[in-house]
Amino acid sequence: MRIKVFQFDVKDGKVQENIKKVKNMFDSENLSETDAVVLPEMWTSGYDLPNIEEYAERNLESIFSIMSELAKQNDVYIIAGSVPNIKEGPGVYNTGFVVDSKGQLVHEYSKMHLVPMLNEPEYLEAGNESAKPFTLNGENVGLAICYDLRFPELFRDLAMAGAKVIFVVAEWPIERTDHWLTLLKARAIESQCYVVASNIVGTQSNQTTFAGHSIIINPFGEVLSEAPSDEEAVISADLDLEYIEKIRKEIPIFDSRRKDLYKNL
Ligand SMILES: O=C(O)CCC(=O)C(=O)O
Repeated sequence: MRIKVFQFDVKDGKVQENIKKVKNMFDSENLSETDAVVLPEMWTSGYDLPNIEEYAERNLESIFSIMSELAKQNDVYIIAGSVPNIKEGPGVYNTGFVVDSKGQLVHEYSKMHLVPMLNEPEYLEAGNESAKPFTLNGENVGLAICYDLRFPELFRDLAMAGAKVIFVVAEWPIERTDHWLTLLKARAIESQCYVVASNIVGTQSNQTTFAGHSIIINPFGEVLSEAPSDEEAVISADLDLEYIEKIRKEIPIFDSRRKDLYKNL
């Protein structure tokens, strides 16, 4: 499975500019051998939360059509990061979605853990549905959004449901770069699956600078590809999904678990 991860500077409040940037990135990349392209979190609007309703999609409508066209034109899946999205009823969700290479919506997930450090609970609604795997060219994979990375339960849940690759889409701040890299590696090692993460770069109006370091990590915790902290970049890797079984045989943590003794989970 060949994956490309887009890392770029998201301009908060500049939806059209951000969409244009992503279209240009698709135009400049040769995607003929690529299975999926990964975009970051809240990449249309950035973190202009006080005005987030203004930028929000209505059931993903317009951004879905744009992603659908790009997916068909390039014959790739798009893990389309996340965008602000109004569903039924009031409130804006941080909704991730995935479009297959025929342009169909194959997965939707609204961030279940809202991040207090960026005031998300004040402005956004938390998703209330479990993160379920979806299929990418016949393989089970999963999606998590930024602060979700701090919750190993979610990753274990996806891995136990069969996810072989977990995509993490993020706007992770630079001051916690160390947590970003450490937790991504830990999630790959403990879930024994590939972790593919897209983050952004640049500084937004709330004075938050973002960490970059988009990264692709294998089930042994080795880095296959990593972007710099302060530059736009496209990284890629070929994921050998059979390697997962090899690692799970060598270090059989799923067989060694003692569910009977974990009383507080
Ligand atoms: O957990 C963190 O340190 C950052 C989380 C975050 O930036 C987000 O969820 O958007």
